[in-house]
Amino acid sequence: MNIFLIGYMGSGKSTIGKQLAKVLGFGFIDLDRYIEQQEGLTVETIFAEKGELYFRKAESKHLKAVLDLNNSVVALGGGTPCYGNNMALIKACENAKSIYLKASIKTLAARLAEAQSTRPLIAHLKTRAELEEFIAKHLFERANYYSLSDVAIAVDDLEIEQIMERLVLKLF
Ligand SMILES: Nc1ncnc2c1ncn2[C@@H]1O[C@H](COP(=O)(O)OP(=O)(O)OP(=O)(O)O)[C@@H](O)[C@H]1O
Ligand SMILES: O=C(O)C1=C[C@@H](O)[C@@H](O)[C@H](O)C1
Ligand SMILES: [Mg+2]
Repeated sequence: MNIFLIGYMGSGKSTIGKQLAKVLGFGFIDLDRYIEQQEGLTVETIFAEKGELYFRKAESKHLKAVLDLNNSVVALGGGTPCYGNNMALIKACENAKSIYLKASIKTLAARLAEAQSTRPLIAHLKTRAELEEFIAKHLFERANYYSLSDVAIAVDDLEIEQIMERLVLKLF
């Protein structure tokens, strides 16, 4: 079985993914880190030097490789489900579950404000109001893709442990 974690930047995919893999005894892959290994460049550098279109094409290509894994938890990138036929490929995987970690604009903005500089899509935003406006518009565009996931968990105000408990209940 494979588990794919879906959600906006800052929703907790990497954090929850690592813990879930440990609990299930599965391997853990972070698609952003996998892309960096395969491309030999950080996501930040790919955006800066090669552009977003190059990144999106690379993301689709490397997604295909991780879809073939077994007994893995995969934290996808925040935009992965929203480009090309990525979400259709994710949904077509046998023995796989996709999980949407659903967080509010306020929660996401509070978390992302701490680490804006390393996230290329939001690094240029100056104020909290600009960050919230950007996230709100982006979520409006992306929510329909995220919502195609098999399972959704509302993560606002939940500790990592509580999210894990809910996840395991929904999965098995
Ligand atoms: N349930 C939670 N409660 C409090 N803080 C959390 C929770 N989940 C994640 N965080 C914190 O929010 C930040 C973002 O989490 P994380 O990096 O796991 O998100 P992500 O979805 O992988 O983001 P990205 O798409 O940018 O890689 C981290 O600092 C993490 O510690
Ligand atoms: O939401 C997005 O489009 C992104 C999220 C990150 O995980 C990275 O994949 C990259 O910074 C783009
Ligand atoms: Mg992550």
